[in-house]
Amino acid sequence: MDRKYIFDFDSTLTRVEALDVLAEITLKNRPDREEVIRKIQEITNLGIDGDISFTESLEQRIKMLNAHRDDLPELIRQLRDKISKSITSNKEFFEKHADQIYVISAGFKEFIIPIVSEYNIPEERVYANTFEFDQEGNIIGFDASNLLAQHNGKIECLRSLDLEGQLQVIGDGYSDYVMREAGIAHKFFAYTENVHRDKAARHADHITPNLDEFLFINDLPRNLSYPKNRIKILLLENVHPAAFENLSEDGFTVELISHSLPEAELIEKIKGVHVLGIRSKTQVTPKVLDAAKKLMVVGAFCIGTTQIDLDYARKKGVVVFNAPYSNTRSVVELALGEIIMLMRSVFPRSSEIHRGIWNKTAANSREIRGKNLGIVGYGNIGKQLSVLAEAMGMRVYYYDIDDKLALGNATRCGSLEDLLNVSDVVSLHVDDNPHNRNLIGERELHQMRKGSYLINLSRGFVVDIPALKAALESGWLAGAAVDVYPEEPRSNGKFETGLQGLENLILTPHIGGSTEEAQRDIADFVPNKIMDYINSGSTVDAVNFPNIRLPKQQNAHRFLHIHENTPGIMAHINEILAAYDMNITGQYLSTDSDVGYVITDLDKEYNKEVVKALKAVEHTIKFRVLY
Ligand SMILES: NC(=O)c1ccc[n+]([C@@H]2O[C@H](COP(=O)([O-])OP(=O)(O)OC[C@H]3O[C@@H](n4cnc5c(N)ncnc54)[C@H](O)[C@@H]3O)[C@@H](O)[C@H]2O)c1
Ligand SMILES: O=C(O)CC[C@@H](O)C(=O)O
Repeated sequence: MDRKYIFDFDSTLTRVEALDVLAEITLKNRPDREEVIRKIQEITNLGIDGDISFTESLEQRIKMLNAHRDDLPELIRQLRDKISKSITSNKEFFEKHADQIYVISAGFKEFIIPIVSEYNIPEERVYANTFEFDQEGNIIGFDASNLLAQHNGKIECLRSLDLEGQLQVIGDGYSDYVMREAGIAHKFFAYTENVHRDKAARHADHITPNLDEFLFINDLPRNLSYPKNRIKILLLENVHPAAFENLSEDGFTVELISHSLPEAELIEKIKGVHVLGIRSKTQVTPKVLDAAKKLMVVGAFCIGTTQIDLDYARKKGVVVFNAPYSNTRSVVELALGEIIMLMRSVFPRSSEIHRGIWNKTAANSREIRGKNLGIVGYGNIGKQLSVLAEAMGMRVYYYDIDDKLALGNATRCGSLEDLLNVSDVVSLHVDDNPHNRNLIGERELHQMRKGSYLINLSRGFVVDIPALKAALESGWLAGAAVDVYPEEPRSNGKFETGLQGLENLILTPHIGGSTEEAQRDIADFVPNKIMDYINSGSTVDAVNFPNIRLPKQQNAHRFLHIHENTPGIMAHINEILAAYDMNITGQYLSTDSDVGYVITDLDKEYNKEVVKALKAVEHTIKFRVLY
């Protein structure tokens, strides 16, 4: 079909309104600068939305600008850096369709032409206003006879061009829409990459959050095979708002829900979701994964991943990432604080005084200096606790099922029993492997010293709760701190545990990793992994998937193929690529016992049939054309 594409300039091809930028330049040294700029922006918006006549808006702004011809090179320099992101990444479209592209703008040719000429749009297809200068070069007005200086000038301008074919207008403002309303253009695309104007969006045939979406709808050549705004991300469990910002800024469509969802609700919700973000409460079960036909990635915004069926996810081609270190320090600081609070009996003294009892006593109050700390699980958290506790004067013992290098003066114990026998305080930091269920039961509690303390900030199921209760009630243990429970609620509210009401027992609601710092760090770490995978195919640090680190390619196509790891499958894939005469510029393969992940970079236009053929390869789990 013969089509013509009519682009607006300000806030469409560029991220800004050029006259606002000019104002920033010309008013740089004025004390009332902020106020004048605000006023100019207000007038710009009134003009764009059609609330005052365009000529009036232009006249008022030019007067306030106080600009000179010499300001224009700086304006052009700044505009070059402010081309809309998806316009820059789709330069190829402008090159290939140059003959069909027009710019109709109420801006000024003096700055539009130098910018769009770099996108292959020649001067003769730019329709815009021109400035009027006085003899000293001051900008004193504009050519008022130009159609584009007048109210609804875009309509008259487009009419006068008398173009053939289907005319599609792409712009952010109501003044772009009116060309469609007047029946001269056939379609209006409200362009919202830089600004969302309700009035334009309400009337649009399509809302297009970026050029990728526009090109996708029209099946035109584009940088991304699938626009990012079509990728839906669901973030559960109150993840830090920065995660939402990071992912939305990259162009994805993100929905936030503050709590976790039970299986049945998640099964419904996940049907159209491509990326799921969770913390420790959401169970990603086989049933959920079966319903998640579009799911590509699960991001665990925490350390633990046993809430996700990792094996099943891998078999479904769903990659899982977590944040292995972001909250390590937060857990360690809480553990240290609790060791001190327990050994000084701070909580009993505090609750007494809340009840009006003054009980100044040194009974059951000891320093941590010189005491034995036993760390079970000498991983990221265990090791960091070892260093800090030793710095505070404790003697550190540790036990781990794996061989672990002792840090500082820590002493390795050959068995859990040895560690329990020797410790004044035992702190649990084992991973969330189901084999660790009831690792500390009645027998182990009695292997601990009488009058010692237990801290559990790992997982609730690691400690047998009735046995712990009995050990505290009998006085065998002098105190404990518990942050995690075998059953935890999905959202904040009522909670019951058999441990409530016991003396010198600190209970916290799974907040070991809940600090501003940790959550902020996770909100960068996990979205970066998600974006790397979606944008480039990289699976570095995935917890359930063959790891591949990839360079981003320019001027190439990238195919991602996830398949069951069966003999001959790679040969089959490459036979298909050869049959379609594809030139492979790079191929990366990583496999584990079940799954193979191969990425192929190709250097030329491809026949769409090759995609069908690759998808049809037996044992294919997922296939994606990245760009
Ligand atoms: N309370 C919270 O908010 C919070 C925050 C972060 C992490 N965690 C939990 O803390 C735990 C530790 O986290 P990490 O980052 O240090 O994990 P990690 O994987 O780095 O370390 C765990 C260590 O435990 C060892 N281990 C496993 N089973 C063991 C056993 N039976 N006996 C002895 N050693 C054993 C492993 O070999 C490993 O060295 C995890 O369970 C994690 O989910 C809780
Ligand atoms: O913050 C959470 O929801 C979980 C914290 C912790 O248990 C983890 O696994 O990182």
